[in-house]
Amino acid sequence: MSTPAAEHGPADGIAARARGLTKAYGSGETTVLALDSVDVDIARGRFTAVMGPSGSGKSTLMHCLAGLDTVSAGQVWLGDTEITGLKDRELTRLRRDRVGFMFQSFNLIPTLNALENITLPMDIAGKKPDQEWLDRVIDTLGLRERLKHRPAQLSGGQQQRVACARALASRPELIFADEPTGNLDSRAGLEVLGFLREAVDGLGQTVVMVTHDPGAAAHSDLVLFLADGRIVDEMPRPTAEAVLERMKRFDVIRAQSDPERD
Ligand SMILES: Nc1ncnc2c1ncn2[C@@H]1O[C@H](COP(=O)(O)OP(=O)(O)OP(=O)(O)O)[C@@H](O)[C@H]1O
Repeated sequence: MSTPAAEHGPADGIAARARGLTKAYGSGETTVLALDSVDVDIARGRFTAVMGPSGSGKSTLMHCLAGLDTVSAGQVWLGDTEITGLKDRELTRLRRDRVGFMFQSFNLIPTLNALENITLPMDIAGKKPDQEWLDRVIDTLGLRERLKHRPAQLSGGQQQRVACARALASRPELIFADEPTGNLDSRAGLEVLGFLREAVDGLGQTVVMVTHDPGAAAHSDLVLFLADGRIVDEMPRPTAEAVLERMKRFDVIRAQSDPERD
């Protein structure tokens, strides 16, 4: 006999799952359907990239999967916890304990040094870091010599590495990265992508990354393509060239549906 969790919840190896995930903004005539009944499984221990034209719903999908935003309809699970329907307080705790975030702006606290920034979320939660894990993260990211530096004393790439370490420090079940290379030059961007890759391959973490950059997506195991709030395609073992070709097809469809557009 199958349990309700087995029927509806995620199977082993699934870090997050959505079924019929729908998100509408606004109401009446001004309603925007940002996500239109999305079904998705995020594989545990893999690096998943989310791509699609501007406005296709990438950030909304990430926010709904991470419990940062409410859904209009459908269900979302993190591991085997259904997060849709959780109260704000429970969601906050779940995010704090089980999810790591990396944003385009690093969101580091200028008055704290690198180590203090890395452990801040755990300090706030009153949790002691697992020192062995923290050491591994710091060494993997090459931050050992920079721990006493404040953000202003670090390069953009180093700051993003600190943000990456902060996301990894509590060994979250899932890391969400929203354009983590968006503000970096290509060399620093490549470095951060290498570290995210290493977080998956070397440390067994699960990463979901929203990006506009086919080169960045090529570091992932699987690219999900969104268009008009739906997952319309996916590409395992992507290359930058193949992703670029796929993205061009969106531009062609757009140009055909809106010939006036530049
Ligand atoms: N808070 C909001 N209020 C109203 N509409 C919103 C809001 N957030 C997003 N939208 C709309 O929802 C749709 C999806 O937005 P979303 O930010 O998820 O797209 P995206 O693919 O991440 O875009 P981009 O690549 O430009 O960042 C867009 O049409 C957007 O205008």
